[in-house]
Amino acid sequence: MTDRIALTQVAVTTCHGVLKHEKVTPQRFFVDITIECDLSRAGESDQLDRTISYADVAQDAVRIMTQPPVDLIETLAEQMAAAVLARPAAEAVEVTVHKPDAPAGVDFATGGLTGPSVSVRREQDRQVVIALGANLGDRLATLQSAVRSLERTPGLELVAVSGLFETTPVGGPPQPDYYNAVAVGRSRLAPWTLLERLHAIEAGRGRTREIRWGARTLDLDLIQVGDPAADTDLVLDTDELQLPHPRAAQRAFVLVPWLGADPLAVVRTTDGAEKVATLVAEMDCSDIQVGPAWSPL
Ligand SMILES: Nc1ncnc2c1ncn2[C@@H]1O[C@H](COP(=O)(O)OP(=O)(O)OP(=O)(O)O)[C@@H](O)[C@H]1O
Ligand SMILES: Nc1nc2c(c(=O)[nH]1)N=C(CO)CN2
Repeated sequence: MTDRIALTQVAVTTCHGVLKHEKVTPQRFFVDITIECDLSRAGESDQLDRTISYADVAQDAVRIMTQPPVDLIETLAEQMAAAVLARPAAEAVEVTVHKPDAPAGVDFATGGLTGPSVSVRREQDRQVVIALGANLGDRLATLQSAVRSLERTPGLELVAVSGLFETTPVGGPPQPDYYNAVAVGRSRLAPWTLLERLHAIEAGRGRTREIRWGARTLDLDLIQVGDPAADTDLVLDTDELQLPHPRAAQRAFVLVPWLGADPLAVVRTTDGAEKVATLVAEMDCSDIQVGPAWSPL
């Protein structure tokens, strides 16, 4: 991603350092933060919630810089990088902490920002869970080519894909049975960017939307982004994207394949984080049959 938001030389006078006197004597620090994220949606819509507010990032930086003294500027840089990557839109971040007046037993040139600094670059790396479904056309061929398209998506790496399951349609008008599967991967992409990629793959397989829960050549749903077991999953509620997928935890056609792809999977429900294995053990799975063998990866 080449779009960037940059904050240059956020100035904070505070106490950090290995030496005893640095912990009680304030000195100057300067912080540079460069965030890689897709700015096209913000540029097109002029809406702040489509980007990352530089003011929020600057406030986070000052809060972290003014915490009780730590020894290392590396610690501060790492914490600021983590705070940026906790924001859904951030794909990667570079943080530099300058300590121009550091006591190093030497003189640094005057003028400009001289003296020691550390820089760290960290990339977003969230777990993503994608549900696949098809009940029109050549279901197996469509799902196979959809997995290939997911594999070729820059910024998304598939880790496991479940077996195929043949499932009875849930909701909607009478329609043919589905093949369902679930792919588990890792991604640096913002969730909205991922959803756009899924919609593009669906469109490429002739997906149309006329009737709610109607038959479809291909359905790709974003089930979860991040890990509820570590409380790092994204919880979003907008018209275009809700996370976790609001109906996933009640759907055997999602949970059974998901468990196949990741036996330790955890899903966020209204009652908190739950093991998918526990939910599957408690639900009626009689409409879910093992489908034909495939090796999608
Ligand atoms: N987590 C999500 N994954 C996929 N689409 C979502 C999600 N949250 C919201 N949406 C929105 O839902 C809209 C309808 O999606 P879609 O046509 O795939 O629904 P569906 O698969 O028929 O039903 P369901 O949402 O119950 O699975 C999409 O245009 C999309 O913007
Ligand atoms: N068996 C089955 N039923 C469904 C499915 C699906 O993928 N499989 N998808 C739906 C909307 O996403 C609605 N109902």
